[in-house]
Amino acid sequence: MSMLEIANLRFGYGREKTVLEDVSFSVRAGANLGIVGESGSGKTTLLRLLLGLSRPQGGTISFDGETVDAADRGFMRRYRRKVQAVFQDPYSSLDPRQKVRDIIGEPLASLSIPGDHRQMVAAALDEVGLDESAMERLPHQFSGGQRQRIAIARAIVARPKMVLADEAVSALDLSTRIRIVELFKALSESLTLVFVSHDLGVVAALCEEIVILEAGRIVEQGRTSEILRAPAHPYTQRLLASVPRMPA
Ligand SMILES: Nc1ncnc2c1ncn2[C@@H]1O[C@H](COP(=O)(O)OP(=O)(O)OP(=O)(O)O)[C@@H](O)[C@H]1O
Repeated sequence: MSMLEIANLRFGYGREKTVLEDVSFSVRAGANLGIVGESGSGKTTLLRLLLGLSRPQGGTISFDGETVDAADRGFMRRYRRKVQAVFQDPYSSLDPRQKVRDIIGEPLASLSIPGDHRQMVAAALDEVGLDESAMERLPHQFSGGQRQRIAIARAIVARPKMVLADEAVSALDLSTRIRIVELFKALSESLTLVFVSHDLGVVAALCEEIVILEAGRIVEQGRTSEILRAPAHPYTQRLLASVPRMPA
């Protein structure tokens, strides 16, 4: 069954500029779906719509059979509990004045989730490979990769059904990137992952299904293995040719 259904989505900034046109795809519960496209193809815009941060000008987004409606506060509250996000920049996405314990615990507090928050934060830290002692420290005391682990811990602490990641490894150096991709892979065993990136190599390593976005339109979608074996669209062929070496 599809967890997320996107049908005929249209969005533009102002009248002139259409950024997404007739975008349709679905994400099965438990799947990893990658959305790949070059800079400016509309990936971040699409993710903002999926998060309910902007409203589509046409088409629909539904999650577990309910329409995602940014104006419906009751729905958005329930939705935030089920869907969390990780963004690109591990430096600006964490409040520098807050201790890691409060950063990771924020969704628990703002969603009034019952239970022992400290224990839940400790469990999330453990899952992302950080020591419990990280709790009392500030973000600047961590490396870029560790900060992204903190951002991931914040995304999973409230046990969402789905995590949306926007270029979540793009700012990291190669070896750190590989380790964070491995972390996403391990976590995706127990949740649905939508992973947005310009990097087809990273997405191919992580996602069994891919949507290829060119200038706001889907040019190809399907199983990653099949698309890599026989890319049908010239844009996909170009993206594939630009991947230096595909991961095994
Ligand atoms: N707030 C905005 N106002 C006007 N145009 C915008 C705005 N945000 C994005 N755009 C335009 O919409 C198009 C899609 O941008 P978007 O950020 O969604 O693409 P992207 O694929 O995520 O690219 P990148 O990886 O470079 O962020 C671009 O042409 C961009 O210039």
